[in-house]
Amino acid sequence: MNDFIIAPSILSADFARLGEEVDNVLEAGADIIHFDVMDNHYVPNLTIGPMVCKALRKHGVTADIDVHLMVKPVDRMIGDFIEAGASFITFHPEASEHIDRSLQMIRDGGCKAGLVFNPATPLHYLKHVMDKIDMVLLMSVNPGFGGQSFIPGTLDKLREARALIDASGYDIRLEVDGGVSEKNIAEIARAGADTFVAGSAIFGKSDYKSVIDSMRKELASVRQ
Ligand SMILES: O=C(CO)[C@H](O)[C@H](O)COP(=O)(O)O
Repeated sequence: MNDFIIAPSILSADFARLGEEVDNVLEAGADIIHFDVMDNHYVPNLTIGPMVCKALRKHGVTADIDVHLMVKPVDRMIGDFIEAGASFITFHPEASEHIDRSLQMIRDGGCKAGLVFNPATPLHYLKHVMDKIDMVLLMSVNPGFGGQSFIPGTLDKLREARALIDASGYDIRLEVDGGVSEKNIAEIARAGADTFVAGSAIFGKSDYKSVIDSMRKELASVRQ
C-alpha cells in the first residue's frame, strides 16, 4: 500500500452503476474505497448499508473497504459490516455509549478500527484508546453530504492529531474527509494527513485517472 492513501468516497458515485464505478476508480489508481453509511438520525441523510458492501465483495472488489459509520447507535451495525467484508470500520465517539467496547468488537471481528471526529468534536476521546485504534478520521465538513467546502480550521486539528499519533508510537493512519481536492491535498498532507477521502472531486469529473494522478503529483511534492 502507498504511504499516502487515496480513498474515493462512493457517496458521489453513480449508485445505479456502483460496481462499475468502484471498478473504474480502482482501475484509475485509487487505493481503497470509502463507504459512507448514514442513518437519517445521527446525520440528516440516508445512504447505504451492509448489503451493499457485501454486494461489492460479491462483484469482485478486493480492495480495502473503509466503512464510515454515521449511525447511532453504533454497535448493532458493527457485526453486519464485519460479515459484509468491511476492512476498516470507523465511528463517531459521541454516537457510541461504550467506545472501548465498540472498538473491541471491530478488532475482534478482524477489521481495523477507528474514531471519527466532527469539526467541533474534541480529540480528547483518543486519550484512553490509542492502543485500540488503527485510524483517526477528521471530518473537514459537517457530516451528511458530499460537495461541501473544506473547513480551514481542520488544518490545526490535523497537526494536533498528528502530534498525538506520533507521540503514541502506535501505527495509526490519519484520514481526512470533506472538501478534499487536487487544489488543497498538498496543504492537508503537510498538516499531517496520510489518507485522503475525496468524493465530488473525483466522481464529479469524467476522467478519474487524471484527478487521482494529479492528487498523487501534489502529494509527491510534499514528500520531497
Ligand atoms: O462523509 C462524507 C460526508 O459526510 C463524505 O465522505 C465527504 O463529504 C466526501 O465528499 P466530498 O469529497 O464531496 O466533500
